[in-house]
Amino acid sequence: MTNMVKIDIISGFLGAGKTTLINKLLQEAYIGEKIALLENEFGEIAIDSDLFADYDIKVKEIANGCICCTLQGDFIKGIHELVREYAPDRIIIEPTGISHLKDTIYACNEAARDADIQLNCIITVVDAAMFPVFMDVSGEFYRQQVVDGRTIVLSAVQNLEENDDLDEIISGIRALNPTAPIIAEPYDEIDGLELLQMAEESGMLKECRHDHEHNHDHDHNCDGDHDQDNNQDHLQPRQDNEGFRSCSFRTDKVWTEAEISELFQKLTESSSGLIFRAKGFLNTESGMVKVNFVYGRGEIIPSTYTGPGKFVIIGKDLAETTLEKLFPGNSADQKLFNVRTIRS
Ligand SMILES: Nc1nc2c(ncn2[C@@H]2O[C@H](COP(=O)(O)OP(=O)(O)OP(=O)(O)O)[C@@H](O)[C@H]2O)c(=O)[nH]1
Repeated sequence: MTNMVKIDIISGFLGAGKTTLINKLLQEAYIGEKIALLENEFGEIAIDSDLFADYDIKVKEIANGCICCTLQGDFIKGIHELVREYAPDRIIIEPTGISHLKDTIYACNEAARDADIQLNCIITVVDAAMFPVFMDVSGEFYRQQVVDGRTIVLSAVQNLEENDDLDEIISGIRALNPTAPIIAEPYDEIDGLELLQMAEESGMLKECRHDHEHNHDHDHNCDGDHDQDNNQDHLQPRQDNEGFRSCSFRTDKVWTEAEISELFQKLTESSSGLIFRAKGFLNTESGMVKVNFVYGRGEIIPSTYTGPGKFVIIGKDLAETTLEKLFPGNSADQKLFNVRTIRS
C-alpha cells in the first residue's frame, strides 16, 4: 500500500508570518523528509518561492489569484503533479493571506479524491500585535482564517509592546475559535518539532467546525462530504476578495537604504491607498535585499536572490499612478518596468 502524502496547510493573513514559520519547520521539524511546497500568491509576480531556493525541496507556485476563487482547478492539478512527479512525504501549502481557509481545505479534499494524500495540519498564523487592528480593518476572511484553523500559532509575540495584553489577544482568538490549541511562544523559544507535533495532534481531530455562519452561501464538512450544489458553488470563480488589489513592479534601479525607508514612508501614506502588505527584492549598492512591509512596519534583509528587482504591493484603493512613480524603470530596458492590477 502506498504511503499517504501528508498535507500541512500554513494559512494566515497577509504578512502574518507564514513564510517565517515554514522556514522554522523546514529547519527544525521536517528534517529528513522529502518536502514539496505549494505557494499561492495573490500578486502576479511570485516572491515567496525565491525565499526557499536554498532548501532541497520542490517548490511549485500558483500566482496571480487565490485558491479560494479562480484557481481551485490549478491548485488541485498542482497537488496531483507534485504527488505524481515528485512523490514527496509531505506537501506544505501556503495559501495567499487573502483567501478563505475552508476553501483551501475543500480543494485539498477534492484533490484527495484522486491522489493518496491526507490533510495533516491546518495551522493559522496570527501576528499577535496586529490581531486587534486587523480584526477591525482587514475583512471577513481574516476572522474566518482564525475560526477555521485547527491550530493557531501566534507570531511576533516578542514584538508585543508593554501595553499590548497577550491574554486579551488570546481571549479574542478564543472567542472565535474555542477549541484550537493556541501556541503563543516566541518562535525563538519553541522547538519547531514540538510545534509540529502539537499541530499534528489537533489536525488529526475528526471534529470540524464548519457549521458557523459565514458569508458564503453554503456549509460543508472537512471530510470532502459535499453535495453537488456545493461543488458547483465552489468551483465557480468567486469575486470575493473584499476589494483587495495588487500592483507588481519590476525595477533594476539601485536603491539606497534611505530610499527604501522613504518607500516605506510612502506606502504608509493614505495618498498611496490602504496598503496591508508589500514585499519584494530590490537591488542596493551592497547587493540584493528582501524588503518586507506589513501595515506600516518595514524590514530590510540581505538576500542571496540573484534575479531582477521585483516588488508587489497588496491593499485596497491602491493609487496606482502614485505607486508607479515610486518604481522608476531603467531607461536602458523599459521592458523591465511593469505595472498591472489584477482583477479579484
Ligand atoms: N520578529 C519576528 N518577525 C516576524 C515573525 N513572523 C513574521 N515576522 C516578520 O513579519 C514579516 C512578514 O513575515 P512573513 O513570514 O513573510 O509573512 P507571510 O505570512 O508569509 O506574508 P505573506 O507574504 O503576506 O504571505 C517579515 O518582516 C518577518 O520578518 C516573528 O515571529 N518574529
